[in-house]
Amino acid sequence: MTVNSRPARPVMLGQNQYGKAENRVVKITRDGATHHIKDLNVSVALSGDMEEVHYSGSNANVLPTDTTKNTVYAFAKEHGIESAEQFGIHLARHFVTSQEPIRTARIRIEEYAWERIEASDANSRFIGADEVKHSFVRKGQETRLTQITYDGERWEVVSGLKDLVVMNSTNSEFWGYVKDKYTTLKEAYDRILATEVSGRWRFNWTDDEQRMPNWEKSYEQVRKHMLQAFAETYSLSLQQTLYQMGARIINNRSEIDEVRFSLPNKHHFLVDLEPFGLKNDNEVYFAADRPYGLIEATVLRDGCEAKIPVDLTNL
Ligand SMILES: O=c1[nH]c(=O)c2[nH]c(=O)[nH]c2[nH]1
Repeated sequence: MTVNSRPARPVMLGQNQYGKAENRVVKITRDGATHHIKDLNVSVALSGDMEEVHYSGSNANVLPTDTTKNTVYAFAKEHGIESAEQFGIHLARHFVTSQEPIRTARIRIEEYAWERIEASDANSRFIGADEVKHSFVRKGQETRLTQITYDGERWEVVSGLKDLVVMNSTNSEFWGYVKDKYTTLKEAYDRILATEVSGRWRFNWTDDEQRMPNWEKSYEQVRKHMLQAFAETYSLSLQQTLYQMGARIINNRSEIDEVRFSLPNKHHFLVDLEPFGLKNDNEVYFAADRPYGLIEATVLRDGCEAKIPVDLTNL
């Protein structure tokens, strides 16, 4: 087989990366009869000296994507999965430090949470616990996310979540907005505020020498502050609520410098019941799935630079 030479015409290779995407890895840790589950979807993207494989087909610098998949599974055994962030850091460090041509590793991880199934009263007496130690139900709420990027010197860890649906059934208004000849929206003084939170937060941990955050605790705390801000803000707009959610995180979590949210306004429209001779006293709503207002913003610690991409679907 002939190996193609670099094209004579000035056609240049641009950004490139490769690796195995969506490696589903489930790790069971057995602590006697009590089992623990980590359920991840890990995507590896490597970049570096990869011109030749594109120009001539020489694979001399290419660690196969199949090997990157195997590494994910082997690392689950060798290092365990303490947190998605910790696992991603191990992988990124390994690829960059073990392969000379690989300069940057980006590891993206989705984590699916499981919770223990409650034991029946009879079984609970028998096993001496309220929960079955090896039986789980998938938590139907959010998917936890992280992205680790390492270039051999500096780390960037951006974590977050998606698909977390929340609702306030009161304490939300929307009025005083611009009205032009196309405006039909009625001002609302007591409306439902609902959204499906997609959020990302960037840690200020950037190098090995600095103390690493406790990733599991950080996630739980960020989630708690974010939800409390959503619940406790008397909202005059979803924009105001978003800012409060971000500010609450920045003010309470010193390990985080930047937060970005993408919040679809899940509109709930009061149904006109008058044709049926009924009064709708803010009780019956039509939950519209589209179109939806889409409110997106970054909240930053003062003096910090925004680095999370504007479009969260790109992260
Ligand atoms: O919280 C809101 N922000 C808006 O910008 C907006 N626009 C709109 O029609 N409804 C809403 N609600």
